[in-house]
Amino acid sequence: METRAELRRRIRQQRSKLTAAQQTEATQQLVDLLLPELLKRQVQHIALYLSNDGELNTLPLIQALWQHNILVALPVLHPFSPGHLLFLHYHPDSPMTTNRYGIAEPRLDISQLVPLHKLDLILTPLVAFDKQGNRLGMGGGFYDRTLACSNAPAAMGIAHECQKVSALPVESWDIPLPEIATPDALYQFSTPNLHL
Ligand SMILES: Nc1nc2c(c(=O)[nH]1)N(C=O)[C@@H](CNc1ccc(C(=O)N[C@@H](CCC(=O)O)C(=O)O)cc1)CN2
Ligand SMILES: Nc1ncnc2c1ncn2[C@@H]1O[C@H](COP(=O)(O)OP(=O)(O)OP(=O)(O)O)[C@@H](O)[C@H]1O
Repeated sequence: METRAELRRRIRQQRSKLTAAQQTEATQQLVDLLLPELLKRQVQHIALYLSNDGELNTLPLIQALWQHNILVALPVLHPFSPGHLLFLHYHPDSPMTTNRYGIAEPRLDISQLVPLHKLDLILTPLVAFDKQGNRLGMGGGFYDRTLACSNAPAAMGIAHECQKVSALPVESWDIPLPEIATPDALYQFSTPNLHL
């Protein structure tokens, strides 16, 4: 069985081989699939992320959400609580900075903070997922810590089809995702996310 580190390396490498044309098509398909679903659910406040490292491009989805007056929040690395995220309101004029992983994030401004309980849904990045909704991320534990909070909203992963594997090694702190959207499908898993 591959270790988590080996799986991360293999899937990230596979994802990085997608061509620009494949990335563009996947991005458009994701918007076509996910936007109507989010509108149907009447989400008003949603956490997304800015793509990095070959992740499916989320910008067109963000722009479509803005057009529907849906509030978008982005993760910001917590300034003094390692491993934790804050979510800040993101709008077209948000002052941005680059975090220590080279990912753009809104400049810390507490007036822009969106507390977890105000979010209707958190769309999460991931490196790999399996047929039960288990999620393997970049290894910082950021989203596991966020989703472990008692007031965390529902979560949905976003991934390319090439990030799907049959089974992931799972650790005690891993929080499975009830849903994962790819350009091809909205997977729904029966695994209850009970926060026990
Ligand atoms: N687009 C995006 N934003 C995100 C995440 C993500 O997975 N994707 N995160 C999800 O949690 C958080 C950032 N977590 C990350 C954890 C590790 C690395 C990373 O690149 N690690 C490098 C080496 C790190 C370094 O240079 O210090 C590596 O593994 O190669 C990146 C992001 C918050 N924002
Ligand atoms: N709820 C939690 N409380 C405390 N530590 C946690 C929690 N969740 C994860 N961790 C710690 O975070 C570290 C990284 O976890 P893991 O490898 O599962 O991250 P990941 O899901 O791949 O990353 P990310 O969520 O940032 O994409 C582990 O060492 C784990 O002990």
